[in-house]
Amino acid sequence: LSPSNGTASTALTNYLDTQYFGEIIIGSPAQMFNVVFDTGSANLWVPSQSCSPLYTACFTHNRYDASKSLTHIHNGTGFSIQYASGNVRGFLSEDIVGGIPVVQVFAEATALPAVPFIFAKFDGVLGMGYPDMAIDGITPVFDRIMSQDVLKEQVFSVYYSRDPQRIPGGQLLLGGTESKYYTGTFNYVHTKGEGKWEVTMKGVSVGMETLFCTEGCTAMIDTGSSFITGPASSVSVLMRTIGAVELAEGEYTVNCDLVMSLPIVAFHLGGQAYPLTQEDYILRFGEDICTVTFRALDIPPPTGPVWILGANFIARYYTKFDRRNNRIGFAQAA
Ligand SMILES: CC(C)(C)OC(=O)N[C@@H]1CNC[C@H](C(=O)N(Cc2cccc(Cl)c2Cl)C2CC2)C1
Repeated sequence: LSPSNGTASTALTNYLDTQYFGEIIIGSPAQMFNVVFDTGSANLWVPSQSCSPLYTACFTHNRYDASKSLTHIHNGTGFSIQYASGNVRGFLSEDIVGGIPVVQVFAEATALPAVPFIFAKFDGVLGMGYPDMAIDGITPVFDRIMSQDVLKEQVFSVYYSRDPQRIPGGQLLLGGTESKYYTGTFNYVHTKGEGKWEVTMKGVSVGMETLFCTEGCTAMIDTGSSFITGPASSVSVLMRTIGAVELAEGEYTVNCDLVMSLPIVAFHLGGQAYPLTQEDYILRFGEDICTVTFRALDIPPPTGPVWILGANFIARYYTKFDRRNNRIGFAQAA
């Protein structure tokens, strides 16, 4: 994360097209962590050395050891982040983060729910959301970097590869866009102006018909989510339309032989349609398991109802998050 010509690039690892994460360092001497750069949240947290090893998810991940960092500053304020599946609890600390000498307030997690974090190949989360979303009113990492005036543009761009074998599995670029990761031009959509990476979506179409969100709805562009989620009422109809069957709670599969005949599903944002083909929304696990990467998820008000466009959308559309103009740009990913 050290800017050179006004931009700073971080290579990302692609784990099974469902987890994209990059390395950051915290403290002196450097302690390395793999983090998801998550536009759906705005805090930085990593597992703590003082997390009891009884928490399997702590035991199996890198842990920050304050006692080993010369630049550690004690804070101790409580911290808790409520995920859908459980909350991460801990306390705040301060230390140098990334190659940039930026002192950052972050959370050391001392309680990490096994579900979902035992499935995580990454250690923690670096929120790339707006300050309004930050728990405990902590200034997010990207805001601290912007206030240093080292970036050419007050934007960051995200490339997620669609092939787990491809190196790098993705890229986070602070300060600009990487021309080799997209083709054509950017189409922009303004954020809803509530301090979130959210836009107004104008419809969701299957084949030629706009079936959902016909009166307009909200879509969150979330680099930290693996899939695309929508209100259960809409997703269940969408699944029936494409002939998918519900396997587990909110999870759907299709017969792999039918994949080629599946319709295009398009998301209408800012007057532009963003189609996904079956290649973009089917994950093949082995020969005969084809899971659909749309999930039913009802998020209660005031946050919801909301569609979440996650990694498999971003893998198809190179995304530029523009804080200067409060807009999101999409281009065809290379
Ligand atoms: C309201 C607030 C708490 C800020 O909401 C959020 O933080 N909302 C976050 C929005 N982005 C996705 C985050 C999430 O679901 N995970 C878990 C996860 C995702 C994919 C794969 C795995 Cl293995 C895991 Cl563990 C964090 C890792 C990013 C929640």
